[in-house]
Amino acid sequence: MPVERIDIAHFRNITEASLTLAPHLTLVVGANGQGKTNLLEALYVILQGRDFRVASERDAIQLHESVATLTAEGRLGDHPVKWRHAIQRQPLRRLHSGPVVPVVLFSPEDVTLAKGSPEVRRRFLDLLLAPHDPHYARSLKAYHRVLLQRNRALKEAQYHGLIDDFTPLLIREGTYIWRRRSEAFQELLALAKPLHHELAGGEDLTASYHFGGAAHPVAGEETYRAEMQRRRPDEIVRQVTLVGPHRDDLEFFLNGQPAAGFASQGQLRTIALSLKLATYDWLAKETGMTPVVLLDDVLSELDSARRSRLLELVAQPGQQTLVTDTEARNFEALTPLIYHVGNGVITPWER
Ligand SMILES: Nc1ncnc2c1ncn2[C@@H]1O[C@H](COP(=O)(O)OP(=O)(O)OP(=O)(O)O)[C@@H](O)[C@H]1O
Repeated sequence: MPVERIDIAHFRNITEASLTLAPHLTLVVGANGQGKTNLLEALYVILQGRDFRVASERDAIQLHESVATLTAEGRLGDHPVKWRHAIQRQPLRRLHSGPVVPVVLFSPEDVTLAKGSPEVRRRFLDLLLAPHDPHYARSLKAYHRVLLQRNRALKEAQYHGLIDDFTPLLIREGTYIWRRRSEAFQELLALAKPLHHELAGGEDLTASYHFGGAAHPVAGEETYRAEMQRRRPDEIVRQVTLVGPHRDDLEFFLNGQPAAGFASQGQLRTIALSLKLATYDWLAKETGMTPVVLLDDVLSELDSARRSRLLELVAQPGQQTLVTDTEARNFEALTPLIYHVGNGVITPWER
């Protein structure tokens, strides 16, 4: 079991908390807006070394405070482990130590995966890949830095001479990002398809990966470069880089029909659930570790077939899971360890 204990100080609305986590299932109950997701986020940050929720890490520091700290202790295999994560407001700094442990998070926002903005889908893949592939994390950072510089050069005529100086580096990093994303996505899809078939009563889930801004299929560096050259005149007019992974997108189809256009909320939720379940298997294989599962308020949104699929996953031996819910009844029988969150204060729940 990875995490045995977590200590939180000035993270979001949690001023101070020290809690023991169960080896299997820990339940966190509380009304809306009390800090359940904040606790789950703290655990995510400890295990992944980064946040899934914030535009700026500063947002996670408690209002009027200058530093947020998270520490945790636990065990990976036979080895005791410690984590520490600190975020400082001014100047913004983040310090992290401790091993990266795979996490699968199920949250109500997952419904936006198949229909929301393309950024949501790119982020889904980035959050899957970056924590476990340092090369990917570095490429992503380098890519966005070069992209910013190239876009600046496109905006100001006096720097137009520099545009093509940035292109080779952009293509090099971009190729790695695209390769990893598209391979991982094909593997995920192969895992998600049968899950979706089962959960959705035989419906067929397919998907395509679109290379950002390309009119022709991109198969590697050569075709990527050719697409960039083709859009080059447009870039001068539009003053922005038009081709590359910063514009990648995924498109989902149910029985051949584009899901974004016609799928119901329930169908969109099933696509997301199948993908997230697939992520669990993919991460387990990729990292050789059992992912920690975080279920944020999702049970009430699922019907009984989908709910039991999720509970099956949670019931696996050695599976550490943290669940949030507005009431205890869904999980009460499954765990002796229940916390209550009220206005950021976490206390043992009185049965
Ligand atoms: N940096 C911060 N400092 C202080 N409070 C914050 C900070 N960020 C968020 N909050 C507060 O945290 C609360 C939201 O907590 P959280 O998202 O964990 O709710 P929740 O219990 O999961 O609710 P729901 O069931 O509605 O999802 C809000 O009251 C918000 O104002």
